[in-house]
Amino acid sequence: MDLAEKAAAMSLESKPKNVQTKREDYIDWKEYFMATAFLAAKRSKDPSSQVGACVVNKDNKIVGTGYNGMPIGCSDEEFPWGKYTESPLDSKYLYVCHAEMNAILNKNAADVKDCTIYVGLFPCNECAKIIIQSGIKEVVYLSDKHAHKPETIASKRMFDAVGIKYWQYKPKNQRIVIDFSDIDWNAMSP
Ligand SMILES: Nc1ccn([C@H]2C[C@H](O)[C@@H](COP(=O)(O)O)O2)c(=O)n1
Ligand SMILES: [Zn+2]
Repeated sequence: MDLAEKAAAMSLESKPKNVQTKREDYIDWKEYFMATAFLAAKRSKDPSSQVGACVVNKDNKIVGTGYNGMPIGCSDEEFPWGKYTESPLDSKYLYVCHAEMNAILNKNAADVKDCTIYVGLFPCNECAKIIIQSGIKEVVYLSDKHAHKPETIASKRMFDAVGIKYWQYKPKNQRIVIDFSDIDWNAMSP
């Protein structure tokens, strides 16, 4: 063993044993915020589309979440959830509050200026107006399945006019599993 090899061996010996390194399969911020939007969507009573939204400030703090649902006080049992009805008064569309609107109104901060909104579906024109008026500066969406509809085209026209950045989130993982037994398997037993 030459001098350099001896020095290297000694430095290895002096290192503490059993040092753990950080886990590498944690979710990143964007995954966390989009997943939070999707978790909020699980609260929706809409039988056909469950949409969630999550508003995040510049410090990566969540300042509001929301999902599509009936206005407070308008019973989920009494108001309609249908889509194709003879009278528009009998379908959900005239009543339901969109996820984006709820996330913004549910804010737990003074305002949502310069925030980013994560949302499952590209915002409609009505939500686009609320997003603009609230001072949100960025929209991250997962699906743009209504891209051809006038509502979506109008939203993009408004976002472009005011310089709101919007981009599609491409998930790294199709699924993020929440397993309550992760922290303690025993806590699951009766
Ligand atoms: N960006 C969006 C788009 C739609 N929603 C809500 C509004 C309705 O509850 C539902 C759409 O119903 P569908 O026509 O797919 O049966 O999603 C929203 O909250 N945010
Ligand atoms: Zn909307």
